[in-house]
Parts: sequence; C-alpha cells; structure tokens
Amino acid sequence: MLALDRIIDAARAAPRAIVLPEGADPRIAAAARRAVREGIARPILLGPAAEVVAALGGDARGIAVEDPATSPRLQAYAEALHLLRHDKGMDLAAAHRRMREPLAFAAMMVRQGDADGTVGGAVATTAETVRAAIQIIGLAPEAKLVSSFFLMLLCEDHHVQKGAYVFADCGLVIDPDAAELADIARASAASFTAMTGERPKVAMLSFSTAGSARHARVDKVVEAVRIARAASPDLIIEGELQFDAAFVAAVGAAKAPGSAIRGDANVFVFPNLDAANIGYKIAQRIGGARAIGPVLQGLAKPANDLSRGCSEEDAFHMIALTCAQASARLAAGAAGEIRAAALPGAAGSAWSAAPAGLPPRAPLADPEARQPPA
Ligand SMILES: CC(C)(COP(=O)(O)OP(=O)(O)OC[C@H]1O[C@@H](n2cnc3c(N)ncnc32)[C@H](O)[C@@H]1OP(=O)(O)O)[C@@H](O)C(=O)NCCC(=O)NCCS
Ligand SMILES: CC(=O)OP(=O)(O)O
Repeated sequence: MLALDRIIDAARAAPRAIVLPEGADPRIAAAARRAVREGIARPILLGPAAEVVAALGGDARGIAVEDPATSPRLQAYAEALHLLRHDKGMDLAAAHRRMREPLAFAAMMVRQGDADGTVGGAVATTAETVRAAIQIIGLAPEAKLVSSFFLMLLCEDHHVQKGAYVFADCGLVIDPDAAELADIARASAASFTAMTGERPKVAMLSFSTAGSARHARVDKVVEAVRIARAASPDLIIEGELQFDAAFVAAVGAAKAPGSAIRGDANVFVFPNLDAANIGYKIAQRIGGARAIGPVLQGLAKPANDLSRGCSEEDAFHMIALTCAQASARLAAGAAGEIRAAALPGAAGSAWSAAPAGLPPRAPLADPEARQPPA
C-alpha cells in the first residue's frame, strides 16, 4: 500500500488541524485518537463536550473539543455566513441557526483558517456534507464543478493487478453531461498524480468499447473525451471503453487495438453516479479493495466525505489524506495560485495542486506497481 504510506508520511511530516464535525461518533473519536498517537494530525472534535469525551473513552489528550452551540466563535461565524449568503436570502438569525450545525461550523472553521481541513460524512449523508463544503468553503479559483473520487487500493493476495487507482465520480455529480464528465476526468487525473506521483491514464467507462454499441449514453462519453483532450492535449485519455478493456491487457488488445490504454488505465471515470457508486462498493465489498473517499476535488480548501459504512481505519486514512491535501495546498501557495503543476492544463482544484506535500516516488521501484496477470 505504498500510495497510502506516502499519504501518511506526508501527513506526519506536517500534522495539520483537522476538524471532525461528528466528534461523538465512536469511529471518528477512535480515528482522532489514532491520529494523535501516530502524529499525523491535530484533531478538533465538534459536539457536546460530555458526549465527545465519552466517545474518546475519557482520554482527550492532544485533541481539542468544541461545541458549536456554545463556542465563542459562534457569533463571528454567523456574521461571516450572513455576509456570504445574504444575497441568497439568508438573514442573520438563519445564519446563526446554521452555524450551530457541526458540518457548517466545521466548514466555516476551514474557511476562516481556524482549521486546515475537515472530514465529515460518517453520520451525515454525502449531500449534507458536500452542501456545507460548497456553500461555505466554496470553489477553488477557476474550478466550475466540485466532484469526488475514491482512492482504490488493490493490495490483497487475490488481486492479480495490485496498485493504486482512482474511481470517479462515485459520490457527488449525479448525472454529468459531457462537459462535466470531461471536468471530472481532468480533475481526477490531477488528483491521481498528486497522490501517487505517477502519470495518469484515464479510461472513460461505458457499456461500449470503441463503437461496439450505439446509444446517446455512449455518445456522451465520446464527447467528454473530445472536450477533455481539447482542454488538456497532453492527457492520456481514452474512451469509450468497457471496464475489462481498460483493465485487462488482452481484452483491451482485442476490443480496442488502437487505444493508448492497453489494460493499464489507473483513473476510471464512470458515466454517472449510479454506475460509479455501485461500482466502487462492489470492488470494495466483494473485490476486497480498500476504498478511501469520497475525496472532494474543486474546493478552495480541503473538505472530505466518508461513507456512513466507514470503519475507524477508513476515517483515520481520510484524516491523513486531508492533512496531505492541506500541506500540498499550503506548499503551492495562496489559493489563487493553486495549479496542477504535474499535469499542465488540468482543471484547478485544491487537490489538483502541485503534489508538493508528498515526497516523490520512483514508479519502477514500487512493488505495488501494476503487474500483468500471471
Ligand atoms: C451534492 C448535491 C447535494 C448538490 O445538490 P443540489 O441539489 O445541487 O444542491 P443545492 O441545490 O442545495 O446546491 C447547493 C449549492 O451547491 C452548488 N452546487 C451543487 N452541486 C455542485 C457541484 N457539483 N459543483 C459546484 N457547485 C455545486 C449549487 O449551485 C448551490 O449553490 P448555492 O447554494 O450557492 O446556490 C447533489 O449533487 C447530490 O445530492 N449528490 C448526490 C450525493 C449522494 O447521495 N451520493 C451518494 C452517496 S456518496
Ligand atoms: C460514498 C457513499 O456511498 O456514501 P454513503 O455510503 O454514506 O451513502
């Protein structure tokens, strides 16, 4: 799991303040304790103090606990939110009510620089978690769309092809049009490079490979490839491809002989959220892949989601990844300067920033590198 080790090392090199709005959830509390023990983050747990401390088993060493409802920041945060949203019809009383909600309070902590990133979604739905991030943290400069991906790690003995992969968008954009799909592809490619240091090879997935079926849904994927190539001419991106043609060299050679992807794609972009969300859960729950996400891309500052089915370990890994994102972002400079240095022309996003927070990795020395089927 070298990609994961790399992320944890980057987090440990500069532990960041990560606010966890679901502080009374036992998985989140345990992950926060582990983050302190392993020196990867400075967690801030939100919630009523008695509940959070109970979830921590009485041991809050190294962890800040804050209750939005009684926080001395509440008034200032409500005023900041009112300023941000009054043109959308929000009055000060409504802003005050909203700031008492831990997800919104956490997003405001990140916006105001009182925390470096946030991780929610172990209890709240993705829609609730993402809405708070989009409305309060906002989009990165030049980003038009917030989307998400899962880092999928295949490292069990039964995985014939081991390595780190990106699946997108498994969490957020429900029915992307061709332009949105192209945006998701470019952002996901940049995110892959930021996490692994490797060159992305993007497969745009479909039920058709290279014209084997005719349908408007296939046309959408082909159009997305055209748009992405026009915006990022150096990006290796192919489609439409079925998953087997993108993942298995022999099938790729048979179905798409002219493709630059020969069963060695590392970024898989699904045509819609139905396919993506179902696909990642099957890979995780039947296939034994480790799935870290949904990681959000396109935000001005790091905010990430979890599945409500997450484990303590999933939450710990997401805290580490969020720290690494924060370091990469801070190393890249002010939000206005964030660019995908590793991938010229890629969509700007907090996580598509130059991977400065992560140490370089030599792909050939990586035992996790994709291996051909035996
Ligand atoms: C994320 C999600 C909630 C946004 O839905 P929505 O109905 O557009 O939400 P809202 O209308 O409340 O929009 C909230 C704000 O975010 C903006 N927005 C919504 N989606 C956006 C996106 N992908 N990128 C950028 N901005 C977005 C809206 O313009 C709106 O801005 P405003 O409040 O400043 O006007 C929706 O896409 C969703 O539910 N996705 C699926 C989540 C899910 O269930 N996933 C499965 C499990 S992981
Ligand atoms: C990502 C995801 O599917 O989230 P949840 O399981 O919470 O719906």
